[in-house]
Amino acid sequence: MKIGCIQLNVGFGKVEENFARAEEKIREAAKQGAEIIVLPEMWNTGYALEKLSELADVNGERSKAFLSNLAKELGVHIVGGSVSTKKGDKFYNTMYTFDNNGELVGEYNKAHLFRLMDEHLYLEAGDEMNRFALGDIEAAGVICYDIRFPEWLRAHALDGAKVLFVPAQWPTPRIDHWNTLLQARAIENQCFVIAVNRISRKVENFNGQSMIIQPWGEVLWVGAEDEEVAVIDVDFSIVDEVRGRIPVYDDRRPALYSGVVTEN
Ligand SMILES: NC(=O)CCC(=O)C(=O)O
Repeated sequence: MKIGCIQLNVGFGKVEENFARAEEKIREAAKQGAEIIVLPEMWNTGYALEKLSELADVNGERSKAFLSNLAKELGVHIVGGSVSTKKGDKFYNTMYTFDNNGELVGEYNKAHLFRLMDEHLYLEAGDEMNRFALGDIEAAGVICYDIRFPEWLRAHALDGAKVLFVPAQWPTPRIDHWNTLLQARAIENQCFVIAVNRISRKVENFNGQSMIIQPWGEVLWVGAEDEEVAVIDVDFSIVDEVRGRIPVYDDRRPALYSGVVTEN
């Protein structure tokens, strides 16, 4: 299966520019043969949180129509990164996923809000999981900071996900955490992790390094430190073989773990 990862250079608050750029890159990935295309986090507005009342996509209508139409026209699955949305009087960081018929298969509001980037001051957290299938591929999607919560990704893996998609805006100063956490999530859940970070060349400090990690922990691909459309071949069938090699799911002892979890 060919995965198209789009390391987009997201313009701060530049919605029109971002839509045009995303469309150009999605078309480019499809032209290169991508069957699943993945975008980064908050690609419509960037982190222009103070301007959300002006810029956020009301009920995600524009983003949904955009992603659905392209998925259908190009015959590709699109894991639509995430976009800032307004639902009722609240704002969210929302991930939409469309299959290659243009059908919405996943809608997810980021569950863990990242205080260092002020998300908690502007956004509402979601509390639903994000499990979906793309054809016969059992998958799930979480967003950026969510990867610091292993129990959240484990919940999706226990629910059957074999591929975890992670759109992100992960800044350069913590890129070592990004590398390590993504690899850990792949190894512990024995699943593919496909993580797409944004890029920026100006004030904001994002250097890409998107990653595809295999269920045994091998890094299959790392993105360049520049805007990039990369199409990478992956073999999802190895998940079952890896899970058979070390039967972590059979060896889990959930009865032990519930006793050690403490509330703060
Ligand atoms: N956009 C995000 O959620 C950033 C998360 C991050 O940078 C981290 O260190 O965690």
